[in-house]
Amino acid sequence: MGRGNGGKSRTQRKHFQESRENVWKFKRARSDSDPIPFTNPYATQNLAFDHYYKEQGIVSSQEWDAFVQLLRTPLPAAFRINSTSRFCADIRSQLENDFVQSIQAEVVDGDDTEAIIPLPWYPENLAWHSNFSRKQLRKNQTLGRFHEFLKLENEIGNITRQEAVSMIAGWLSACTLLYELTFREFNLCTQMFICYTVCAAPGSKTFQLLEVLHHSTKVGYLPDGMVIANDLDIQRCNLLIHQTKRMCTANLIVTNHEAQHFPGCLLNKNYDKMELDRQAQLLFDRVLCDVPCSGDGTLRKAPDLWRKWNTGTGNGLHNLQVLIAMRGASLLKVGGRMIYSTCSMNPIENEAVVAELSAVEVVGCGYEGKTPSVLRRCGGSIELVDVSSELPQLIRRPGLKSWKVCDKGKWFISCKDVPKFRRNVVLPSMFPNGGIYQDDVDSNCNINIKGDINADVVNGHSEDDVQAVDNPVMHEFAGEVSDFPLEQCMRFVPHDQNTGAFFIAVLQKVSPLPAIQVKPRKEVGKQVDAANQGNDDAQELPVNPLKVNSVTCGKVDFKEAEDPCNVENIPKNTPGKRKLQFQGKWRGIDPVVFFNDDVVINSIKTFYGIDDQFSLDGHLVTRNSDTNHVKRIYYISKSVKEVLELNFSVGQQLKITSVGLKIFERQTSCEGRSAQCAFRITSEGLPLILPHISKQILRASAIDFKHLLQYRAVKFADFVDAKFGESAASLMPGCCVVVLGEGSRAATATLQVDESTIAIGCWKGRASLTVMVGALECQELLKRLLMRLDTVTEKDFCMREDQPSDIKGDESQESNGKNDDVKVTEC
Ligand SMILES: C[S@+](CC[C@H](N)C(=O)[O-])C[C@H]1O[C@@H](n2cnc3c(N)ncnc32)[C@H](O)[C@@H]1O
Repeated sequence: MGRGNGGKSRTQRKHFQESRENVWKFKRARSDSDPIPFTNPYATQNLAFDHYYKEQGIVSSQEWDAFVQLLRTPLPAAFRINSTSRFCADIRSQLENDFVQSIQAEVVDGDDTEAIIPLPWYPENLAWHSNFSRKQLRKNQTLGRFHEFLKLENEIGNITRQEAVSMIAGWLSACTLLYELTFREFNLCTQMFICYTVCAAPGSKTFQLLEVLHHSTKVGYLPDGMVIANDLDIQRCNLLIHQTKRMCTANLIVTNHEAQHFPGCLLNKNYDKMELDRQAQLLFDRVLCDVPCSGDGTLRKAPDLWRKWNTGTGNGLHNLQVLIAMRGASLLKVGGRMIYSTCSMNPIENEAVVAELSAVEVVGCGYEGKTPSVLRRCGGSIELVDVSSELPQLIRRPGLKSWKVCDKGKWFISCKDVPKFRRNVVLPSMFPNGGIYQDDVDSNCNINIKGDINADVVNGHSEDDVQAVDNPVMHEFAGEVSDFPLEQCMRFVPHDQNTGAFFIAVLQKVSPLPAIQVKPRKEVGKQVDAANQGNDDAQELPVNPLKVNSVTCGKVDFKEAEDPCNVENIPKNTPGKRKLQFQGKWRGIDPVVFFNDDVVINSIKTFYGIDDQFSLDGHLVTRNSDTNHVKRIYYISKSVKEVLELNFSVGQQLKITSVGLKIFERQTSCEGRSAQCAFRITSEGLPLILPHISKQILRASAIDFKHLLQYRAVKFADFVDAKFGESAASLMPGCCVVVLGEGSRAATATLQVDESTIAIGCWKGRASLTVMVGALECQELLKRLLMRLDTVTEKDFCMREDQPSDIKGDESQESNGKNDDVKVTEC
């Protein structure tokens, strides 16, 4: 869904770049003498819009007023609780038992409207909808506490603000993608699914997918499946990385490709597959194709779209959408499922794309006596899945079977009506029954696919300079009717359940795609070799011009990066801040290198007492091959490891901007140098590794744990439980883990870790313990701890409420108050 900037046209790029934030803020004239009159820049009226959608019949004429009326009102705020958060249950209970009643009583006293409610179709009361817009939440004082709660929990990562319809797509995707159409609850996923989210940034649906993937996994273990999330825009990839970082997942690869040219990572047929006990091509079990779109389903959130709306935007995106969906279908395994979705209401971007993708059509082209059999793109290999009986509480409408195409104010009901000079723009695939233009069929009956994404409808013209010209065609003829079961697509309209608008189709690949020769008119991208852009089912493509690296991944001879980091190495707009990485395969992106330095790995293993169940072998990667300068080490799941190995074998076709979970980070202080192990465990990595370590662990009583969070650094002598202080003093200097437990009395018992375990990374210095968790996280932990431990007497907490006399922390250490990246300062 959403607005893309990959479609090349200026209009598309412009739309994409424009911010969607604060769009309900009206601008004032600059001064009294300002010649520009005060106008409402977001007039929620557009005649072309009204005319177009009335004609397309997306809602009945009786409903029209209610439909547009709601489109003109701001979208209510909605959010989701992150089900993998350790405080998930606490937050849900706070909402159910505190906010629901208090807000109802204070704000909507006497009114029947429910102020905040869980979305009935989302499982386990994890998704919520408020009847207030974000602006109301910000401005209304009574709602202040609730707004603060949302802000803090969102920042910490316990909740995600997300539009309800986007959640529908995410949840449907998660259900249909990960589970065998089990919609009612989170379920154990036993299979190893490889999912691909095609245009994934900012990542809310990818987050949902990962959430479901991780949901049933025991603490300290990883799910079998994995997700590859791709986006064309590198800055938006950053957003996605930031968003998904909160999942602490080792099962994600973020890539940066044009989705229509996503590499297939097909091994050269000369590659000795017998030696490989793994896949020879990157194919996916599930694909989420949430394509760039005109986004008019988000009008309630982005009212500036009213002013800009025109028919050309949707028409101009259609071909890109088909190409992206086709590439997704081609990378899908037979038996696999794909979701096609947009946040547009336009049938040209929705049903037309689905029909082009899936309908089998035998077209008698009728031109010059030739009647070639032309299959629409996938020749019946892709089928629509009927999910109409699923999620019954979710109100949806069937997809349209009939629509027309409007170009520059002229309506067409069939491609046969399109004049020659508009055929580069109005494509046959836009019509319900598709078709071909005679000049697209060469003498061998091959089809040349028309319609560059630079088509002139979006070439800088404002299409709806055209003000709904009354065109006789549209009244005289009904549109074509597709005989393909497009009613199985799902449309979500605002006035059904007070949301934005959305479109979703669930598709299944039932057989390999046919080897149709399609020749794009123009070469649209040069990122990946031609062999990798084709139909990956049709044949094993013989030539892979990218050099196949004969060495194993761990020994690839890369020149090293300057400053290795998954995220930070993405080129930024701050030249000079850090040197760009040019040595890897992908300019500006650091190479991914398997970390195999036995000396370092053994020192880590020994220092923390990591058990053999937690395999480090082949599961560690860095973005720097010079092991002396590696700063961060990332943990990858088995599934991610296999994809990386394949990627190495095919000469690194994947442009990877982020992979795995940051688990260890080099400590750069003088204290760090004196420590036996140069690497500390990161906050993100702690939940995964905690059940597998047996050394450098302390268990603190509630009061000492609370003091650590409060003061951030506590001298050994100042702990309430003297034995705990002694245990801390006896640890090896360096990183350690403090688990909220029963104090030193339980220190010798085996550590039992589950979802409710609360632990933090600390630094054991010469005289004190220092917390290595950001200030915000400490604050949240403290709050949750107090709420959870309300059985602990108040006296316990009051005992040493004052800061101990001389707490300063170790001389060489300080927290910068920022998340886990708290550094021990350099001497
Ligand atoms: C807003 S939507 C995606 C929303 C996303 N699925 C989510 O749930 O958060 C469109 C995204 O498509 C990306 N995009 C546009 N053209 C693309 C292309 N040709 N290939 C890959 N991504 C593209 C844009 O950068 C944008 O992030």
